[in-house]
Amino acid sequence: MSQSDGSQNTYLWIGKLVMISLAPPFTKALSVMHKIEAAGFEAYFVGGSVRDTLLHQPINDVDIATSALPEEIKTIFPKTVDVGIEHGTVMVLWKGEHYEITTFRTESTYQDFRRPDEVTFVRSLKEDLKRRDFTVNALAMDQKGNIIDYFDGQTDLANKVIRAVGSPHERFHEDALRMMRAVRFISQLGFKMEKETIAAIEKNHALLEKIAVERIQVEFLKMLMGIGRKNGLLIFIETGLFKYCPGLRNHEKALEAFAKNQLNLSTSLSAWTFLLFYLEVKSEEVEPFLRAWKCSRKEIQQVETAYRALKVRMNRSLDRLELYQTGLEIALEVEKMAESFGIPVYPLQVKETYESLPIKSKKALAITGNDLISSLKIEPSREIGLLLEKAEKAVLEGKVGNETIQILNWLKEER
Ligand SMILES: Nc1ccn([C@@H]2O[C@H](COP(=O)(O)OP(=O)(O)OP(=O)(O)O)[C@@H](O)[C@H]2O)c(=O)n1
Ligand SMILES: [Mg+2]
Repeated sequence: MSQSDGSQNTYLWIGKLVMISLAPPFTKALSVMHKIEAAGFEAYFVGGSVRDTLLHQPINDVDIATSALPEEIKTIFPKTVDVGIEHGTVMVLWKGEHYEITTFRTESTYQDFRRPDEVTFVRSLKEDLKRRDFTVNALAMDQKGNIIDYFDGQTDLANKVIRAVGSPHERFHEDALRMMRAVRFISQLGFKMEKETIAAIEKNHALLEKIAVERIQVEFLKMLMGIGRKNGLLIFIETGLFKYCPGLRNHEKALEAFAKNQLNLSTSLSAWTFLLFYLEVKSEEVEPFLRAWKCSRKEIQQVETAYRALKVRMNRSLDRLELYQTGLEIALEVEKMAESFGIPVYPLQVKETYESLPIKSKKALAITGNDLISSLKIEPSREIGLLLEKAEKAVLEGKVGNETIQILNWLKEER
């Protein structure tokens, strides 16, 4: 009997038959699956959605793997987009939803540890699952909810173990990012890592250098924000992966301290801010540090603001001007961060104080540079900016009301 002919017997042959009820993201995708099967091909749910369903965790998107070639998928569905056709992925637009459908494939040779030189499409599900990263990610589910498990992924799920499929060394050589994914899953799922998988990371950690920082960042943040952060970070340190991440190489001790403290890291903003705090990054080094991690300008600004505020908040509450400069959203986030250090926090008071501020942004100030030029007869110069700042501060401190005439008179007296 073939292992890939999609018949019920295939599953019985493996000896694993588990029935579960399908969640809405799956049931919605069923008609896509039916259509592929009606055309004579196999189709399965694969990857994270199957893993998370078995863990009773919510799922977002479903990935579908099929024995049909990309060109065949395109003849089955009227609307498709070639999102990654060279890797076998076609996006199908169907009944108002979109689905990524990937042809079963093996990846034969890898020269650069990042992506296959050559993708070989195969007709066998088992061949496809064999080249996936971890046993818990190498599960497939058919449209009836039967689980297909060739690599004992369900046992590892039950024992909470991350284990590479087959040879970890080979899996990490195929894609070195998988080493980061391993520590990310440890943290995200609260799992342990199997010994040989750890040993292979220790041996191959330097391959991470070949991977784009953007991709590493995604896994790194998920690791920092997971429920098993301590364990994930400790393995990230012990295996030496940290040395190949921007700005972390000489900070083993600080990272350990960061791992061991119970912190409330629910957002990427708090993750970055705590990291900077533990590494004791100097204010002027924050920007280059985050730039090396490929954070966006906006993110960098927000983290700089939060970091500045947290350093103040460790000693005292923010004053009105600092609260204004920080903004309510970040100030409340900083309260949560401070709470992680056992500092008494007052989020309601922060909210009330913020709401009582006469202005919330520069735009709300009742004078502009042009007012200064026309009323105070000042030439356009640096002085304008300085006067506006002075006025802004005075309004916030209640020294003057936020009214054009009042501010102008006050500035005239002050000059
Ligand atoms: N470097 C990688 C990335 C992905 N995969 C396989 O592709 C699936 C889907 O990948 P992805 O969506 O990146 O990860 P998920 O496991 O689905 O995790 P998440 O819930 O974060 O999406 C994985 O489960 C795994 O089978 C892999 O083998 N190697
Ligand atoms: Mg996924």
